[in-house]
Amino acid sequence: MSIEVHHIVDGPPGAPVIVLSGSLGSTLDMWEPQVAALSGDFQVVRYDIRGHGESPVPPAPYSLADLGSDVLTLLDRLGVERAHFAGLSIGGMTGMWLAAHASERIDKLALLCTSPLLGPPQNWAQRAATVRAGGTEAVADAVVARWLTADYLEREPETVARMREMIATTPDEGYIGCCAAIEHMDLRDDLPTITAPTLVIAGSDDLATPPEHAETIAAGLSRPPRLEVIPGAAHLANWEQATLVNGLLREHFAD
Ligand SMILES: O=C(O)CC1=CCC(=O)O1
Repeated sequence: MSIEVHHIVDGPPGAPVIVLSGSLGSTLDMWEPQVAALSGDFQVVRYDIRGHGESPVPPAPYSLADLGSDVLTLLDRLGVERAHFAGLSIGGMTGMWLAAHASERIDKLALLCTSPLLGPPQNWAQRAATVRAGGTEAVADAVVARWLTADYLEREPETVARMREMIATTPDEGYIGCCAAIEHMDLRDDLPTITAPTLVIAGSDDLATPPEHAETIAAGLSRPPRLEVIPGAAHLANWEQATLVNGLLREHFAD
């Protein structure tokens, strides 16, 4: 069943809407570098995925259908018939689910640092077990080290500490619930049914969803997408290479 997620809207009322959906262990703050770049021409809707940030924390497990239905409920609450959607990682998985299962609500799609099948499944069960035992604090160092390049980790310790805090303060139950959604996800058969014009972005140094996963998405879509591999970016390409990513998003979502 869907829930009402915490969200923030920036940008002029009546402008085309872009919904931004983030990574496992993040809050809507991960989209900070996109707000100023997009909110002049678009209404930018950022939200905390279920079990994260200030959104409610239903009991785990969650499914991608749950995560997608939360977005449809959000659009209904905002009175938005159709929106563009940009999602990173589990946010991108949610975007693929929406574009396949609720195509009438999704205009253009941007899929960042994501995958249609992120195995092996036992890794996600193991990660959930680690969080069950030690809380999100127990995975925060490893996850933040995948979010950003080694160079950035060394250069920007204060920002890295902030990002780590985002992970470590994610509710355990919410994190575990989303691990289950990824564990049981296989979107490969959905890809050919997606008709939305799609931009696929990968980070050159992303160890979590390497560029080959973006290539799998591109090969599976029946409508050829634009595929871009961003240099000098790990998993949070939107953060570390914000100027490049913002340019691509602006171009893609422009009429
Ligand atoms: O936490 C990670 O390892 C990276 C990741 C995979 C799916 C997601 O949302 O984040």
